Amino acid sequence: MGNHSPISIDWKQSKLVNRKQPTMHLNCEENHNPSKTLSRGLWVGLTGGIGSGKSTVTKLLAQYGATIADADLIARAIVSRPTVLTDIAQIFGTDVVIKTATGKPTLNRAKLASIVFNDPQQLAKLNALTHPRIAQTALEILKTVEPGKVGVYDAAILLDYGRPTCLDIIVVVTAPTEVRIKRLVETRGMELKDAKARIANQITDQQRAQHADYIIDNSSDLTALTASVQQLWHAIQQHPKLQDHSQMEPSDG
Ligand SMILES: CC(C)(COP(=O)(O)OP(=O)(O)OC[C@H]1O[C@@H](n2cnc3c(N)ncnc32)[C@H](O)[C@@H]1O)[C@@H](O)C(=O)NCCC(=O)NCCS
Ligand SMILES: Nc1ncnc2c1ncn2[C@@H]1O[C@H](COP(=O)(O)OP(=O)(O)OP(=O)(O)O)[C@@H](O)[C@H]1O
Repeated sequence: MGNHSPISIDWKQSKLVNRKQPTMHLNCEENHNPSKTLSRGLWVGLTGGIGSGKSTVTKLLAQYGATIADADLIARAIVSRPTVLTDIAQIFGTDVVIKTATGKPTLNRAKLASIVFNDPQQLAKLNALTHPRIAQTALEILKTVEPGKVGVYDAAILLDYGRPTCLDIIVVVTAPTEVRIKRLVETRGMELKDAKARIANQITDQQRAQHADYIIDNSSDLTALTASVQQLWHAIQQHPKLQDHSQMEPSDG
């Protein structure tokens, strides 16, 4: 795990901001009012490409007592809303919405994935529909975190359109592309071409690292990852917002 000083970005030069996209950003008014940011918990953004190990890290951080806002889970809830399903059917065709055995409309996720991850314009349309809603829900969850406690926003594409202003710390989980693909194919049963298509629609580890306060190298095994997360947790405790507060160690099991 490396500890990186914040890097100043020349936004005018950055390719990231030139990618006009709806925002996953948690842009907070209270950031302009320092007394308000002190009266909330410590907000950590956790990101990394698909298959890098974010969910695994998130589970470990939850054991230390962090509150988790998981963008994938939030997105699942959003696309199950009837109004959003109606919008999705209108944009991508009625065959992306199917009926369950009980007759309830539901998203054909594989069908929609095959459309959006093979056509950036279609992906942009899905992002426009989902991302502002994901950001809103994530913010609501983070706002429940008490002062002295840690909230983690886990999102694969957290940094793809620039660094969110709201977050106190950015953690990037990395692993070589071939390792990520192997894990996705072998442990998650993803097809090789689908894993590659998703990676092609995300920024690179190098681009993510530009915004990172901490980098977790997850190229080794789960024992090494667990040790890195322990180090990360202790490093996070040094943040000024937490210095006056004690944090619970993870419970056994
Ligand atoms: C397209 C959908 C239906 C595919 O569902 P599926 O069950 O196959 O994948 P799942 O949602 O579990 O996502 C798995 C991973 O795919 C990658 N991914 C998902 N959405 C995106 C996206 N818009 N851009 C780039 N990568 C993405 C992420 O690494 C994510 O962790 C679904 O991913 C979706 O609704 N995406 C839009 C909402 C979104 O942006 N979610 C990700 C927030 S980080
Ligand atoms: N160090 C590791 N060694 C072996 N397998 C691992 C390791 N880290 C994670 N995995 C496995 O690799 C797969 C991908 O990990 P994980 O689900 O945590 O990735 P992710 O970054 O959350 O992916 P996504 O972007 O899809 O949410 C999982 O099956 C996980 O159990």
